[in-house]
Amino acid sequence: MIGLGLIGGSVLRAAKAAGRTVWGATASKEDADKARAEGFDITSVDEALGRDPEALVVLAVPLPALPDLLRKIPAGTRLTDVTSVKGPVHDAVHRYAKEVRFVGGHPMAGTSQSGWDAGSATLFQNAAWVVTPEEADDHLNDVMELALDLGAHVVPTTPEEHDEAVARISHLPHVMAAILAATGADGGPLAMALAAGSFGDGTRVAGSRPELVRAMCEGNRDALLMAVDDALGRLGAARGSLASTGGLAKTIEAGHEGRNTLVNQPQRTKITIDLTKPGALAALRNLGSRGGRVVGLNGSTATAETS
Ligand SMILES: O=C(O)C(=O)C[C@]1(C(=O)O)C=C[C@@H](O)C=C1
Repeated sequence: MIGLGLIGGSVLRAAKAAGRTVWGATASKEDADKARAEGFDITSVDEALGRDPEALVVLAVPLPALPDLLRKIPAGTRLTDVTSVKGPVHDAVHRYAKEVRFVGGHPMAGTSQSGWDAGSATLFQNAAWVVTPEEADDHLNDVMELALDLGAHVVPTTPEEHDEAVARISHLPHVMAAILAATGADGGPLAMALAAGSFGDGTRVAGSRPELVRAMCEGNRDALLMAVDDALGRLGAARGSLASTGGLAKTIEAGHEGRNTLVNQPQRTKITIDLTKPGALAALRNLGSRGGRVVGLNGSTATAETS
């Protein structure tokens, strides 16, 4: 495990709790000391990377730190990551660490806290864990098994589809939360004294560490621009109808429908996917694109739920 912040620290704790042999490294001396004090085996980055050529290496560092780290990864290493954007990570791996075996990963879990202290062994329970495989092979199976062991279900897709989806459901919400929090705070002390559930829920993630949110959103610039344009169109339409007719029916009803789509997810049907078959990669990506997920792995047979 390289990087012991909220996500890295949670992967390390959860993997240990699942009975795996784990060790970690971090550039933060403070996080390293805390992890050691809790009994974890923490080494330098070079030692962690060199200890076992067969180990699955998980990178949990912010996007801007990846190029320098990738240059150090030995050829043949079995690698995954937990970064919240996938296209730029795949590009960086192809550029700086051509000889590694890589499956991109992204657990859809977090809190507005950061650092080792914020991590938890249960963070990934029932979470979606995206994988962006380029082949269906034993390395993909190992990465999926890690996610399943940690309590998550696996959503396979492509880097492009992942980045477009998370721009809408993660990165845009962070931008909106920032705008909402700043707009509310500009209302002055009375507005802050009256702020209740809607303001609190809508601005929760604005409490996250700004540099981490910036790295996440700016790392997905192109897809986020499209999502921002979509939201601006809706905000413009809401403003227009409020100004001209005083009504907000379309905006509110579309929002209500969107929320219902999240809450009332369709019934899922169980299927199996033989991961040794030639079309396995396409079958997995197709599953994820349609909102399905892998929920179990037995040898090279994946149990999946389609929606
Ligand atoms: O719950 C939160 O606090 C989060 O911000 C988690 C959240 C998100 O839902 O946007 C943020 C980034 C991660 O990459 C995945 C999930």
